Amino acid sequence: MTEPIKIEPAANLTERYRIRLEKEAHVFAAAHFITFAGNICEPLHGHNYGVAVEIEAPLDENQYVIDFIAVRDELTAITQTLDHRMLLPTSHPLIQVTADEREVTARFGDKRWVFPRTDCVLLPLTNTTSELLARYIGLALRERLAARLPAQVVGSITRFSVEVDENHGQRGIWSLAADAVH
Ligand SMILES: Nc1nc2c(c(=O)[nH]1)N=C([C@H](O)[C@H](O)COP(=O)(O)OP(=O)(O)OP(=O)(O)O)CN2
Repeated sequence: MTEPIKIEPAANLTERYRIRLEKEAHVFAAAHFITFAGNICEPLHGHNYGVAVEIEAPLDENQYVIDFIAVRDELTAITQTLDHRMLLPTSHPLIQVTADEREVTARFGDKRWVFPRTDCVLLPLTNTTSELLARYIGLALRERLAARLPAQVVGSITRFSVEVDENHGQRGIWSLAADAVH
């Protein structure tokens, strides 16, 4: 008779679990422009942004890191708010964004863009880079998961990371790890 396979890890190694969601449902199409190299402002353009999330935590009583369904649904709620919208940064040092009930105006030097209010999402960011969009989505997702799930679920997360892909493999990644997570 063959011996059962030994499935214990080596004593000097630490086991960790994580989940990853990268789904078509979390692709959102949005317009933006960023500045770079000090004062160069891109022309307005759009991306089909793809969002991926990874969460690391010990397994719970279900042998889950965290329920896929909760992460999927809360992330969908966030990406839907960004889909088919103009993304504008409200903390950019050089792009001034002003809004009333009907319209949003963005100004950079002598350039001016005016959009219907309902077409825009105003984001508290200094630039709408993939990196900062990943951070915005990550913090919003963590807050939504904390409101939905028992406190110990979000409290036991040891690493939380969000990737925002703006062009087929060109992505900004944000993560919160270990001591900073709690
Ligand atoms: N680290 C980062 N670098 C750049 C970012 C960013 O968010 N983080 N963003 C940009 C621009 O948004 C730029 O639009 C992306 O460049 P590009 O790949 O050229 O985008 P296009 O959609 O125009 O793709 P094409 O393949 O050129 O059609 C730059 N850098």
